[in-house]
Order: sequence, then C-alpha cells, then structure tokens
Amino acid sequence: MKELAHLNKYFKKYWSKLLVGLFITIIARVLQLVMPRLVKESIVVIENFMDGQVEESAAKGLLLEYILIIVGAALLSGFFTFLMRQTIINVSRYIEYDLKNEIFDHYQFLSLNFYKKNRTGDLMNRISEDVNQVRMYSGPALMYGINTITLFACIIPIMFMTAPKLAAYTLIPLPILSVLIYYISKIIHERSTIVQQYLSTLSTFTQEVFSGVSVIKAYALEPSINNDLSTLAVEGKDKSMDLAKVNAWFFPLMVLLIGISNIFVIYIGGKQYINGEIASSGVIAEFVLYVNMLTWPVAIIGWLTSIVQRAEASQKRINEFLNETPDIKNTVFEETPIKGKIEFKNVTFTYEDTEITALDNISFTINEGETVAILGKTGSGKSTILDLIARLYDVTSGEILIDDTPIKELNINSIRQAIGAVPQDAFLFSDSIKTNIKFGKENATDEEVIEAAKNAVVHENIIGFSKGYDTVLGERGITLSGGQKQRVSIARALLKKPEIYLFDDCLSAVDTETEEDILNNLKKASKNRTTLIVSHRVSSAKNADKVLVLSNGKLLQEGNHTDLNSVEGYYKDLYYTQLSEKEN
Ligand SMILES: Nc1ncnc2c1ncn2[C@@H]1O[C@H](COP(=O)(O)OP(=O)(O)OP(=O)(O)O)[C@@H](O)[C@H]1O
Repeated sequence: MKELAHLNKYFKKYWSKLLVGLFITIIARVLQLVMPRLVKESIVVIENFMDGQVEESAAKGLLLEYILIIVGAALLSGFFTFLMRQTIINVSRYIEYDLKNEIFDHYQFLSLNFYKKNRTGDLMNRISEDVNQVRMYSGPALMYGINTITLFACIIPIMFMTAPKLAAYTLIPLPILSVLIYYISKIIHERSTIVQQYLSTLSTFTQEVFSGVSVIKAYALEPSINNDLSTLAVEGKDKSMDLAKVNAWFFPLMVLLIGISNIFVIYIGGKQYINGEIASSGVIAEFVLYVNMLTWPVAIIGWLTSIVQRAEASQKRINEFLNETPDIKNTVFEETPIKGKIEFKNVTFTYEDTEITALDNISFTINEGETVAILGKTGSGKSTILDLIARLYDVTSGEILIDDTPIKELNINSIRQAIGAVPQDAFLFSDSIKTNIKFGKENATDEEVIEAAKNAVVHENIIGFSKGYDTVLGERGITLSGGQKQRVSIARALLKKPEIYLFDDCLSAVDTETEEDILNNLKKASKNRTTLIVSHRVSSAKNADKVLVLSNGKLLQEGNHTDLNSVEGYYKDLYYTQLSEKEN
C-alpha cells in the first residue's frame, strides 16, 4: 500500500463526497436486511395460523403489511445503492481525471532524454491502462469494500444472535470461497496481462504495417507480413483460450460454494428445528437469504485483494515516472528577455545514451541580428548546435552564453519563446494547415498567416487545395509532399517573428529555384534577427554573415563566403562541386 499512498491527496480532496458515499452505503445495506427478517416473520405468521394461534384475516393483514414493507425497503435500498454508485464511483472518475492530468503535465515537464529512454507505448500505457487499474482501487474496490464491511458488521451478529450454532456451520464454507476466488482472480490477472501484451504487440505490428504499406507493396512483402501476422494472431488466440478456461471456473465455483452453504443451512437448520433448538422454520429461510446476501461480498474479498495488488503495481509504475526529474532544470523564474547574441565557449557535448561526442571543444560568437550558416558532412554535429541553443540538452563541458549571460542563468521559457525552430523532420499535426501554421502564434490573424505562407513560398500550393488553409493534414486529411511540409513548417516559424531563427536543413526537399526564393524572403524576414541555417548546400551560406564548417564535431572553418572561398578547404571544394553540378 506504500505506492498507493500517492492517492491520499486525492482522497483528502474529495473527502466530503466519500463521507456521503459511506453513509449512503450503510443506509442501503441496512435497508437490505429488512427482507430476510420479514420473510422469517411471515413464515412464523403462517406457522401460527396453521397452529390456530392467529385468525385468517389477522394473518392475511400481517402478511400484506410485511410484503409492503419488504417492497418499500427493497425500493429504497435500490435507490440508495444507485446513490452509492453515484457518489463513490464518481469520485473515482474525478481521481482518474486528476491523475491523468498530473501524469500528462509531468510528461511535458520532462526533458528529451526521458522520451529517448522510454518507449511511446510505455508512456501511453501508464497514463491509460495503469491509471485504469488504479481507478478500480479508488472506486469499485472502495465501494465494494465498504459494502462488504457493512454487510458483515450487520449480518454476522444478527445470525449469531438468532441461532449461534447454525450461524457457525453456515459461515464455514465462505472463507474457503474467498481464498479460492483470490487465487482464481490472480490467475485471471496473470493470463489477462499476457493477453494484453499480445494485443499490444499485435496492434503495434499492424500499425507499423499500415504506416509502411507503401514499402511493403513496393517490395512485395505481403505474403511474409501475412505469415508474421498469423503467427502472432495464433499465439494471441491460444493465450486468450487459456484465459477463457480460468474465467469459466469463476461462476461455477461461486454457485457450488453457495450451494454447499445452503445445504448446510437446510441440513443443520432442519435438524435443529426437529430437535426444537430453533423456534421456527422461518429461521432456515432467513439464513438461506443471509447466505445468499453474504456470498457476493465474501467472493469479493478475494477479488478486492487482487484489485489492490494490481493497483499497487500500477501505481508503482506511475510513481516511477512521476518521480523522474527533468535533466534540464529551470532555475530562473522571472522572465529574461532575449536579444539574440549567441556565444559558444569551448563547448563539448556527448549524448548520454550513445556516448557519441557530437561537439568537441567548439567556440564561436554570433552577434545579435547576424545570419550564420552551418555546413558540414552528415553527423558532424550541426543539429546538435541548434538543440543546445534551444537548451534541449545541457553541455557536457564549456559554456553557452546568450546575450553575454550563461544559458543556465536565463529563464528556459524565455529562451524557447525567443526561438523559431524549423526541425529537420518537419512535424505537422493532424489538423488544418492554418492551425499548423498558427502553432507559432496562436492569436495570429489570417492576414499574418497568409503573409508567413507567402514568405515560405507555400501560399500558392495551399490555395491550390479545395479547402485552402482549412485543408486538414495527416491521417484525417491529405498528405503533403516533403517540400510542402518543410515550407509549412518554415511559415510556422516566420509567423512567430522570434529573436532567433533555427533552420535545420529545412530546404533539403525543395528545388533550387524555390530555395532561392525562400532564402531571399528569409533574408528580409530575418533582418535584425539572429538566424542559424544548417544546410548541405552552399547556396544557403552565400549570403550569410558568417559560415561555420564542422567536421566530426570540430570547427573546421569559420568566415564569410568570400573568405572561405579564397582558401583551400571543405567549403571551397563544396562550392565548386555544387557549382559544377548546377551547370551540368
Ligand atoms: N538524439 C541523439 N542521441 C544520441 N546520439 C545522437 C542524437 N542525435 C545525434 N546523435 C549523434 O550525434 C552526432 C551528431 O549528430 P547531428 O544530428 O548533430 O549531426 P548533423 O551534422 O546535424 O547531421 P545531419 O547533417 O545528418 O543532420 C551523430 O553521430 C549522431 O549519431
């Protein structure tokens, strides 16, 4: 229960509703007790009538009175049971809502490293499946727990007061039922976890197949994919059958044990009645009803135990993530406006997971408003520089200064708000083009969106779609070409009008002519704004104030186009190679 203590703050939050639920449950169960007692009284009345102790009309009157009370109590008990669910189960839904929000908020707060260490499926599972297990504890388990305790507390003393020996014999099979249900629930849980795992493997597999359907068709992989799928499906079916087998034991066992308890009541009660140890056969009927009322709560003890164990395990998994702290910590809480000067001082950076040193003792300065192109072979560390400026990672050694202040002494939100980043793999949400562009500035007007799209040279493409800017993208809509995606992503950054632009190889999928147009527009749009353009093409570097050439994480060359073109080296070679490619 140590892990589940995390939920206590929520129980405290909703304590008044839970207290009301507790009272309602007690009332509902007490009302339920009216029926067995009055059934016994009715039989006593019939026995007395048979013995001639009561007149027919008086007996009929009493029976009618008892029937009406039983019906009234049953209706009231039903109504209170409804209220019980409305209070306690509703509280568990509130707790589920709060817990999901808490986890989601925490996820957003964590650094990129956390997402690299953990698989998306795992993140999703903890916020959905695990929270669901925990909800079973905070709702149904709590409700049935209170229910069971109340029923036990009321029925068992009544039984012992009415007929102690009969009560003792009748209750013997019930703990056995409880233990059996506990073991069966445990096996059911183990097997259903395996079935769940198969289902999730199957859905991940099919999801990947659907996403990569073009590759599968192009390589005619359908037969082998079908084979893999049917192997997975057959294994999943076998596991489901295993689960169905134990599930099938659950109710027959319950019925068997209730039957045994009933036989005890009738046999021992019957003997006691014959011996005169109990006054009326009505007691036997009363006890049969008690046994039936107790069976479900007794069975539930086993079920509750396994629910609590499962919830504990799920909450442990949730707590593991909730206890994660972000690697990148914001220690400055007031806003720190950014102008745009960037300085790298002997920066070395090694990725924790791969232990690849992406940047090795790099130093350079970019003045406010300057445009800098970063060139270099693939894997030379260009994107890493941009990630470090956005403080997605902290440097391993050395220092990054923004506006002459160490980056760690600046508010992390202020830094990110001052940045308009266009990543290498443009990511667009399954929403309209307009919403995707407005991601950069939520309150932007339509005119501003159009202006940004024009500067990114994608406006003509957008208005070519029948729904224009309202065209929905992604799974629910159309698929943009690689170049169109990149340009929508550029429009998003331009709309933001940030102090620092970070363009990460974002023109790789557009033709050289469009690239030229975009670069000209960028020049205007990014005037007086610090701009870093990572590229493989010299065309992106020609107009830059400065060019940085990287090789294996080291700074190989630094200078402007003219400087670098006048010395032998990577830049000049690249320039002439690309020039001759263009001419050819
Ligand atoms: N998230 C990451 N985790 C671990 N290693 C990484 C990560 N990103 C990059 N690397 C490694 O760091 C090195 C530098 O990568 P980086 O992406 O900065 O290069 P790049 O110059 O931008 O390459 P490209 O031109 O292909 O985009 C590479 O060896 C890469 O494998």
